[in-house]
Amino acid sequence: MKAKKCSIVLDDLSRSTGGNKRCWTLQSFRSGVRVPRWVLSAALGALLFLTVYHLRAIRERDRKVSMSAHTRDLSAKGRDSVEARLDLLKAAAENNHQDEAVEYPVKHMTAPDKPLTISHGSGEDKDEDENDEGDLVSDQKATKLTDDQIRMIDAAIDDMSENKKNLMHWLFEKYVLPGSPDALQAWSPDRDIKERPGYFRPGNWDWTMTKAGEYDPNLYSPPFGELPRQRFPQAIMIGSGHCGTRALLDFIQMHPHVVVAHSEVHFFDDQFNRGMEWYLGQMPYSFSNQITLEKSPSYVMYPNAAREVYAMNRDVRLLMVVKDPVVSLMSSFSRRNAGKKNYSYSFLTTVNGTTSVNSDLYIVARGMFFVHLKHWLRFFSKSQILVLDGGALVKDPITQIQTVERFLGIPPKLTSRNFFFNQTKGFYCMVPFTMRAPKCLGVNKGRPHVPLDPEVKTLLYNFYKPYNEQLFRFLGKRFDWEPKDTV
Ligand SMILES: Nc1ncnc2c1ncn2[C@@H]1O[C@H](COP(=O)(O)OS(=O)(=O)O)[C@@H](OP(=O)(O)O)[C@H]1O
Repeated sequence: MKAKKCSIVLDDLSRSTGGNKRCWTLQSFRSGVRVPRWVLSAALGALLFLTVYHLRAIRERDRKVSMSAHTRDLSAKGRDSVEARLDLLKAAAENNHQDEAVEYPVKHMTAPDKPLTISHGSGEDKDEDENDEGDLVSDQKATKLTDDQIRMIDAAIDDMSENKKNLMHWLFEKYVLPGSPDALQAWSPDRDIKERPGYFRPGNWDWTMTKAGEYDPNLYSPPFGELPRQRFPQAIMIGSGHCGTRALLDFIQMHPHVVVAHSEVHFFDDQFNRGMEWYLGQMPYSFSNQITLEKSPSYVMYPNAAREVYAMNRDVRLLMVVKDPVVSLMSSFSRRNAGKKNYSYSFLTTVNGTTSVNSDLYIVARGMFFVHLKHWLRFFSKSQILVLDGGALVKDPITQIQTVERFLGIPPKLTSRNFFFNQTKGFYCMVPFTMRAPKCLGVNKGRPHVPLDPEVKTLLYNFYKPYNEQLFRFLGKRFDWEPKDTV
């Protein structure tokens, strides 16, 4: 027997059965219009979706209302209301760790004169390229809040707009409360240092939030209502070691639109088997109007790295600092032989009585810049790669950094005001927008080089000349890499 076609008869009151099928019917109209069952299912589905959506919207509205009630409560009770403050902190913290963008106070915030107990470390850097540990907050010492601190926080809070208050509360909880002896006692030394209360590392969530809060709003404001998150780099400094990469990284990270990975990640040359998620985890937190930059100066020497970077982001911008290769080689050689009275030129090799430069050595091959760059040009266009002369970076950092700003497509912000020449160090140092003290590169950068015998110098310059010429032809310009008296 042929089964009855299943449909809805709008003027039939009964639930009818036909063959082995069961069909629902509705009584609404007299017309007897037939509505297929899938239409009814779709309508029910849409109704369900709208209901859930509406309920979520109500919940979200309530959450925001309760946040502002907390803020009002705080203002009403004034500075003595520790309880109200803690409530707000908790609410802010809970809301903060959600992925969604919350109505968060980032639009008009500026730093109070004294930003709580947050410290970024001061004076000269450690050699960040070799030491990967982050700076710690407050000297790592647990201190109970003093009356002065409380007064300072309250004064800062009183002095702020509603939006800024939320941020300060959050900072208070993040940096001041965790520094209390109780919180520190609860932390066990077996745990990852990064989980330690008060741990504060450039580039992490807290750092990015704090730094954003310290800029003058005319200089930088994160997009309203946005929270920072980790992103794959849009720019990578792929080379070259001992050419001034740290200087370039530190200089450009003064720019509020740039956030940099704290240490060299070496993902594409060394850590690739850890996977992309791990790589993402190494990236600093950023807002969407910032560029994430990573520097691992040996990438350039790994052809596979070019392919993998391309697979990650074919629009990535690549920065490469090069330098007179003899000077760069001597930088590396001098660091290895620092303090030694006797050293041999290990980058030379003698075969059958003839001495030549050993191009099999990493420190020698590194200076054959165009040999490495060629691999990257298989994947990236010339316009995606900015090659800078590290010598020019030493002499005139401002011009070089402004070139980088244009290359990265970020607004011009860095000026001569951000640099000063330090006579003692013999190099330019930085005056970041957000720091209270100027900052020079670490003691490992800019050290005197060991002397070089004239014949060896000639050998080296002759060796590198053809590679240099290749690079100059490609760039369409020359760098001042003629033999120098001191290298
Ligand atoms: N402003 C400023 N201050 C200090 N040092 C500066 C600066 N600008 C460039 N340089 C030069 O940077 C050289 C070190 O290069 P890198 O940072 O690429 O080296 S590393 O491979 O990351 O270790 C380093 O080489 P050495 O002089 O041999 O130490 C410096 O010449």
